Amino acid sequence: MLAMKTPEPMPVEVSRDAFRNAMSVLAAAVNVVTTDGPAGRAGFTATAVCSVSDEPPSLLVCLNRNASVYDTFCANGHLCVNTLTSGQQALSNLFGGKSSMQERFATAEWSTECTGAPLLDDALINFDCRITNRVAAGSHDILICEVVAVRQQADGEGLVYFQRGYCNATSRA
Ligand SMILES: NC(=O)C1=CN([C@@H]2O[C@H](COP(=O)(O)OP(=O)(O)OC[C@H]3O[C@@H](n4cnc5c(N)ncnc54)[C@H](O)[C@@H]3O)[C@@H](O)[C@H]2O)C=CC1
Ligand SMILES: Cc1cc2nc3c(=O)[nH]c(=O)nc-3n(C[C@H](O)[C@H](O)[C@H](O)COP(=O)(O)O)c2cc1C
Repeated sequence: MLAMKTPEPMPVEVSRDAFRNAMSVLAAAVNVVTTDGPAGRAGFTATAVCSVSDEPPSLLVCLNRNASVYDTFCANGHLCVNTLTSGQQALSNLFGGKSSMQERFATAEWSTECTGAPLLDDALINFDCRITNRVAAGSHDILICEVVAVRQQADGEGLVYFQRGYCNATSRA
């Protein structure tokens, strides 16, 4: 009779650094996510954005609960995902840094559509959204967002974050 071999124990923990190093090679589009309303205007840079469903059209944004903008997004209840072009690295650094909201918004042109969230002029695309659900997951909240308007303006190269730096996404020839 064959003896059953005891399986090797599975590794139980991946360190924060190991996880971040691994995540650094998942290339991602760069977005500036904005809101405005009774709680005020706010925005931050986000790569943790992805499509959820097309009926209803919806996407998700992962927002750190310790971010300075967290309360403002929750209170306003709507947001715009502004996907950046290759020429907008400086804006990504500004909205991903520690500057005031006034400084973040001062260097670009904005308009509004349905929700009142600021749409970045010259973005690759703008998704104007209502936040329909919030799910806590570790340090972040997953914001489930129904897309109520889409505005496509620029026909340029996309901005991609990869290995802790920026590269350009060009259209196929
Ligand atoms: N999802 C997030 O909250 C992200 C936060 N960041 C923040 O931007 C700064 C610079 O980031 P990097 O230059 O890429 O170097 P890094 O070593 O801090 O991050 C490498 C990768 O790990 C992931 N990551 C980083 N922080 C995370 C977090 N708190 N929760 C979940 N995933 C996270 C992202 O995919 C990131 O590209 C850091 O302060 C980082 O926390 C950057 C990317 C995503
Ligand atoms: C390239 C890049 C991507 C980021 N992606 C996210 C993200 O998906 N979710 C998030 O909560 N923070 C993300 N951040 C961090 C926020 O942009 C950052 O916490 C915020 O703008 C500055 O923090 P503060 O407003 O709390 O001072 C990212 C930062 C960078 C530079």
